[in-house]
Amino acid sequence: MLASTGTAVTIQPASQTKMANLPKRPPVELAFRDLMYTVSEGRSKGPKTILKSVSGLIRPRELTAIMGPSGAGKSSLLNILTGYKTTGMSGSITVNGAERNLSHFRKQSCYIMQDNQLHANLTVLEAMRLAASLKLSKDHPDKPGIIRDILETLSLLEHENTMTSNLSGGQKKRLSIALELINNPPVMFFDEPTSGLDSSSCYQCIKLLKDLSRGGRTIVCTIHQPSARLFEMFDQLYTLAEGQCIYQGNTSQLVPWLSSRGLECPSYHNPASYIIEVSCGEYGENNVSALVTAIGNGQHDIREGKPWPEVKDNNQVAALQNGEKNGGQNSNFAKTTTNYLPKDSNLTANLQVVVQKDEETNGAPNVTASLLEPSMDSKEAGKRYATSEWHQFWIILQRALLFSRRDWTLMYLRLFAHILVGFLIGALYYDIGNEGSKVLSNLGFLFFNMLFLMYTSMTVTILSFPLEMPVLLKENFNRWYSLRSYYLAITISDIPFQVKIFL
Ligand SMILES: Nc1ncnc2c1ncn2[C@@H]1O[C@H](COP(=O)(O)OP(=O)(O)OP(=O)(O)O)[C@@H](O)[C@H]1O
Repeated sequence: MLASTGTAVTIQPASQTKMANLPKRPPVELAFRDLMYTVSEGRSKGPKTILKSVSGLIRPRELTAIMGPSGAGKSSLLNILTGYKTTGMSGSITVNGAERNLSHFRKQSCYIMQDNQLHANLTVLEAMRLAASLKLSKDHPDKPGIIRDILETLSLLEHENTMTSNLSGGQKKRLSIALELINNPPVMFFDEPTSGLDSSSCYQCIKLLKDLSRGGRTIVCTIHQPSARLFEMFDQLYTLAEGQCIYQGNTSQLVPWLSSRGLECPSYHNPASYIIEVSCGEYGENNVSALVTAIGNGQHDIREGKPWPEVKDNNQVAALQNGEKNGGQNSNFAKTTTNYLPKDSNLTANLQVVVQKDEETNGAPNVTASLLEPSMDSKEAGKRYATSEWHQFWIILQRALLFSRRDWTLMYLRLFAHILVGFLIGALYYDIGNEGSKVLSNLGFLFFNMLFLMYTSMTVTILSFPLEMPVLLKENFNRWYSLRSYYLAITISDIPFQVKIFL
């Protein structure tokens, strides 16, 4: 639950009895304003604008869905919000009112991609232990407690000894979430979390995300077209059409809001399907532009019908936060972040929608608390990773050696190739060593040997790297370890085999 002591707020586990061991984090409010995203399609076609000056606000303690028809720009928006894409974009992104510091933000957030990027050769428990070794500081007192809590909460405890490759789709998704939950990031992004799941697993997955949001986290996910049952589980809906925002507000207010714009959602029709149909122009070509104008391209939220607060620079935020620490009620900052000045006062009237503020979400969490706990401020906030690179290297090396032990296919192939080529070379260059007339053959022999050894030692990397690439990208992006540690560990993990071959 979101606990507030004075003005300081920390993220607590969703239930006091569950995940009580997780590190505590303050909540995060994410706002973006006038976001443009442009990609180049070659010299002949010129640039293509994918996101057209969209704005929005994503609050903590809410489960936010980014919806829209295919090609509307959902993944692009998510990639920009996570920091996965940084080139070709303009506009501002703020975290708790201050300009986003991408390095800090990436430590506070995690991005769970559509395909569950998991190592197949590990059991659930091993995967969790490895994640805990990399994502929590080396001297963390209760790693086993954290792992047990998370596995229990996500109903994975009974599968702790199952290989990840044998898990069902829903279990894989839960494991992906469990791995990222270890350091309790206050912001979690999901790209199509329900893709490939049956309706029951979809429900469980969204229910889990909702529970996580109730723990104070900011949960954002893209979703194609949820069923009506899933749709109403989301707190906040952000809808894109042709790279622009056509709706931002509570899911429960979507139908009345559309109705106020002359778009009547038929009875017994899924509102999620209806807004997609509207986005695709099925009820008139001009609806999209009318909705974009009405919602200010995301500058308004139909709950408040007001524009977002001004962006503050980091010094202002620090000064206000110091005020809070010094016993002040941090009233200025709190006021500026919650009392939005109405720019278009007619908007609320035009909506003709009764804005029903959810009791739960209305408990306006104080987002002015320091981005990291005081204990982490100086020491850990500056650090890129939770552990030292030497420690990361050691853990990845152990993991790579474990993979080699478990998957002998490549090793057997290499062994077989070495023996076969050894016989061939032996037959070809037999007894050439002591003959002065066969200098060229000796040279050829040495050259061929070198070539073969170099090529075979590279083969493992060439064959296995593309398979590992998606997992590496995810783990590196979510700040588990540095590329340097990974590369060094993978290179060194091959040395025992090379030594064996030489012997
Ligand atoms: N690097 C790129 N180069 C050219 N076009 C791109 C690039 N990235 C995205 N696009 C285009 O931008 C548009 C939005 O893409 P995006 O993947 O964000 O859509 P989406 O809403 O997530 O779609 P879907 O639901 O089908 O995944 C698409 O038309 C896509 O082709």
